[in-house]
Amino acid sequence: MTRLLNAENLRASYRTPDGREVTAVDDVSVYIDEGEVLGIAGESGCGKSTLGAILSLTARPPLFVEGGTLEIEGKAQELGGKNKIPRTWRGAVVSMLPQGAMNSISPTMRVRDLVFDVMRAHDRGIKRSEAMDRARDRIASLDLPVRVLDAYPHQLSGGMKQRVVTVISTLLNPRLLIADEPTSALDVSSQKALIDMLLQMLDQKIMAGVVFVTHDLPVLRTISNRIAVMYAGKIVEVGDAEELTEAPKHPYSAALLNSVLSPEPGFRNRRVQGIKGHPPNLEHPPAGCRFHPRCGLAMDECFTQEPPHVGDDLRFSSCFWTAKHPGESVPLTAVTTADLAASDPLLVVTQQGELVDPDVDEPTRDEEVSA
Ligand SMILES: Nc1ncnc2c1ncn2[C@@H]1O[C@H](COP(=O)(O)OP(=O)(O)OP(=O)(O)O)[C@@H](O)[C@H]1O
Repeated sequence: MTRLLNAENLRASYRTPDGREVTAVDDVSVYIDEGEVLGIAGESGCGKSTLGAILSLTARPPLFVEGGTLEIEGKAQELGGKNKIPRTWRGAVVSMLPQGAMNSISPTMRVRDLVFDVMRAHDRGIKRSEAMDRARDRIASLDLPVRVLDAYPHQLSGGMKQRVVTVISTLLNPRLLIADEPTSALDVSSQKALIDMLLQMLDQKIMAGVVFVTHDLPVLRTISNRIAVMYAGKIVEVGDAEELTEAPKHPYSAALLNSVLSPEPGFRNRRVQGIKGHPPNLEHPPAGCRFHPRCGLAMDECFTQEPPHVGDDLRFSSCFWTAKHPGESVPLTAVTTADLAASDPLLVVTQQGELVDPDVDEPTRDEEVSA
């Protein structure tokens, strides 16, 4: 496998107007091989988008990258401080597909104007006709209707808008595409169409790798080769997508899996339990393991000491429980029962994908009518 990106010791903080500092990515290292999709999972506020911004070199104040190294196809770049990123890296080497991109575009711009703007930002001399030819060929090669070029954003469905934005973000054939929650606002069939298109683009070598950011583990399991789970600004577990979702080694990954609502085979009929509490405020993260206040398996050392890194780059979990249980995956029931407050309902996903509480009898037709 050829290494496409190697990112080491990334650290970035937001500086608030009143001078506070929130470290949203804290000493994170990840790599991605050529042809690979790396999924980044975690709840809202865990630092996924911030990591995406660092990797795509799109961090802007109030976010400041404080340090780390990015190596893409053997070319290394120090981040933070006075280090200057080569202009050519943005868009051409790494490209960002940001959350809700198409919704922030002026409604008076047609898709073709957007295409021209993106291409011209990287090549001042490009002619409109050249840019259009390139876009037309690309759109056709991905089996999309070429007439989308003449459309205004509001004339496209949500799914088509997202596919078009993806095509535009990759017109410069970036080596790496960072896609931040690209499917979260889409219905299931549009999600599938976008995922199929991304895989087709990888196949056609339009880009060489994708970092796919989402809180949606079933989506990640479908598209990713490997998954990195983030919690409170750190990566807590990395592994092969299937292995990690079937046999998580970190209690947070297990808790995330337990909070998933999905009718997919691997997830069906699990007892669904939201994770109690919230990710911490990153201005003052908890001491020791950052997940310990919410963890059903926390031990004394988790309260005070940094968890050990157990495993290798390919498969690791940063956790005392993992260290004490080599080769074992986290028992999902242990995480759930420890997390349960007496009043929390236990829910089950039925074969039809509906969420039901098995302890509550379905109301009879008569009760429904009288209620
Ligand atoms: N402008 C900001 N100023 C201060 N703190 C911020 C700012 N933007 C984000 N943060 C903090 O940085 C942390 C990480 O945010 P980030 O958006 O990267 O998380 P995320 O996992 O991508 O969540 P989401 O899925 O909601 O985007 C959060 O704790 C958040 O409160």
